[in-house]
Amino acid sequence: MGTEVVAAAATAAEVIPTGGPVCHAVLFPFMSKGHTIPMLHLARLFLRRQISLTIFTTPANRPFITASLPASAAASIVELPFPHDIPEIPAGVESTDKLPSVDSLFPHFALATERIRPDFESALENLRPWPSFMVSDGFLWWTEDSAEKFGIPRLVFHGMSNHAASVSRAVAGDRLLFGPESDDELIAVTRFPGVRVCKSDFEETARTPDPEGPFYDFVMKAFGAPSRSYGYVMNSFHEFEPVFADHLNALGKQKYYSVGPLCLAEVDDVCNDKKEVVLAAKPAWIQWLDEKLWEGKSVLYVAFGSQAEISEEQLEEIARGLEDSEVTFLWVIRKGGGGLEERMKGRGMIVGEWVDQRGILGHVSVGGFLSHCGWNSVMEGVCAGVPMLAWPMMAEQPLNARMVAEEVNVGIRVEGSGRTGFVRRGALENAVRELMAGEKGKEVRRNAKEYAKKARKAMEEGNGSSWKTLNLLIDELSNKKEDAR
Ligand SMILES: O=c1ccn([C@@H]2O[C@H](COP(=O)(O)OP(=O)(O)O[C@H]3O[C@H](CO)[C@@H](O)[C@H](O)[C@H]3O)[C@@H](O)[C@H]2O)c(=O)[nH]1
Repeated sequence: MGTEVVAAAATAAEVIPTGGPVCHAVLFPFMSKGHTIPMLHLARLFLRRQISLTIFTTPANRPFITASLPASAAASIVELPFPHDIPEIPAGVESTDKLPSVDSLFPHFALATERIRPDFESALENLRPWPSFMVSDGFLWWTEDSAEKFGIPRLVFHGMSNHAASVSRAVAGDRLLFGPESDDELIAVTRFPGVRVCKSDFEETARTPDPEGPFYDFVMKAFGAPSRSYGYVMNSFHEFEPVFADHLNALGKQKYYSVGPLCLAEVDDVCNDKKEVVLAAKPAWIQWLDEKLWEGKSVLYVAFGSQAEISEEQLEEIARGLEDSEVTFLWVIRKGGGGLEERMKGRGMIVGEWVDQRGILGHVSVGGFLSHCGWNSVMEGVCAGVPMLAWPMMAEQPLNARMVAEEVNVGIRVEGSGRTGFVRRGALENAVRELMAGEKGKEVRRNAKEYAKKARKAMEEGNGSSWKTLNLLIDELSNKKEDAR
C-alpha cells in the first residue's frame, strides 16, 4: 500500500477563531458511527478553544466527517486508505455499520486497522504545524506506538462510561466470572458496594478461562497491556458517576478526564450553522412528531443504535409488544422489518433511514426512549431528560443498562433483555406501560430531568466540571494557559 495520503482541507478552510490557534492536535476516530460521532463532538470543543485539528480517516468515512463538522472549522481531514485485502471484509466496507454481520466480523475489521499504521506514520511525519497531542480511539491501539515513535502525547478516547470501565476492570482483576454461578445469577462486585453483575453481562472471552480467536486477539491488543498513553478521555460527566470516575483516577498514573456529555458540544457552537438548521426542511418524522404534539400524545422513541443485529422473530415481537401497549411510537429500524411499516400505520411511525437522533430526543413530544443502551444513546437520552427503557444487546451495553436502571435510576430494564435474551411481547408491553404511565415511570422521568440539568451544568462554559476538566487537560498538554473568559 502506497503512502497515498490525500491531505484535503479545501472546504475546511483556515478560518481560525480570533487570536489564532492555541495549538494543533491530531484526532483519529475509530470507523464506527458510535465512536466517530462523539469524537467529532470533542473536535468541536477543541475548535471552540482555538485548537486547530487534523482528523485522520479513510475515504469512505470522509463524507460523514465533513458533514458533521461546522463548515468554517479550522480542521483538515486526511484520508488514509483502508486495507482492501482482508478476506473476511467485503470490498468497500470501511465502517462497522456496513459490515454484513457486526457480531462475527467486528474483530477482523478492528484487527485490519493496524495495517493503516505505515500510512498514518508517513502522514504524521509530514504534519505541520507539529501536533501538541493526539486523541485516538482505544480500538486503534496501534496509534499508541505511532504517537510514542514521534514523541506526541496520546490520549485514549474511550467510548464507554466510567462505570463500565471500572466494573469491567474490577471483575477481571478479582476473577469474578470463573465461579460456579449460572450465567444469569447475580455476583457482587466487592470493590463497589451494592453493584452486582452477572456473567452474561460480559463478552464470552471475558468469562472463558482460556479464550482464543480473533475477538480475543483484538481484546489483548487493545486492552491487554498497560497503556503508555497520557490519559483517557471519557464521554461522561463527573456528577453522573462520581464513584466510578474517582475510582479510575485513583488507580494509577494515567488520569481519566470526564469531558462530556459530548453530545452537548453542538448546543453553543463555534459554527454559525444554526441558521441553516432552522431553514432546512423538516424530515417527515419531525413533522409527524409535531403532529403528535398537537394531538397531545407522548411518543416512545425506539432505536437500537447504528449496528445492532435483531432477528426477524424479535422484530415481530417488538411490533406486537408496541401494538399491545397502545403507545404512540417512532421506531428507527436499521435492517429488516419488511412489511411492518404498512401494518403499524396509525399506531406509530417506522423509519428506515439515518435520523438526527439528538433532534428527535430533544422534541417535546418524545416522552420515552426504548434503547439498546449504547453509551452515546444513554448520554443523549439523559441530556434530553428522556427516561429510558433499557434493552441491552451487545458489547458493554448490559453494564450501561445496569447503570441506567440500577445506579442512576433514569430508566427501567426490559425483562428478559440481554446479550442472548429474547424479549416477549408481554414483557415489552408491561415495560412500556410502566415507563409511559406508571409510578416507576414518573420516578425515572423526574430523575432523568434532574440529570439533564446537571449535564448542562457540567458543560457550562467557565464553571462546568467537564468544561474545566477539558481546559485543564489542554493546559497540561499545550502548556498554555487558557485566557480568563
Ligand atoms: O439513525 C441514526 C442512528 C444512530 N445515530 C447516532 O449514532 C450514535 C450511536 O451510538 P450508540 O448509541 O452508542 O450506539 P452504537 O452505534 O451501537 O455504539 C457502539 O459504540 C458505543 C460507544 O463506544 C458503545 O457504547 C456501544 O455499545 C456500541 O455498540 C448515537 O450518537 C446516535 O445518536 C443517529 O444519529 N441516527
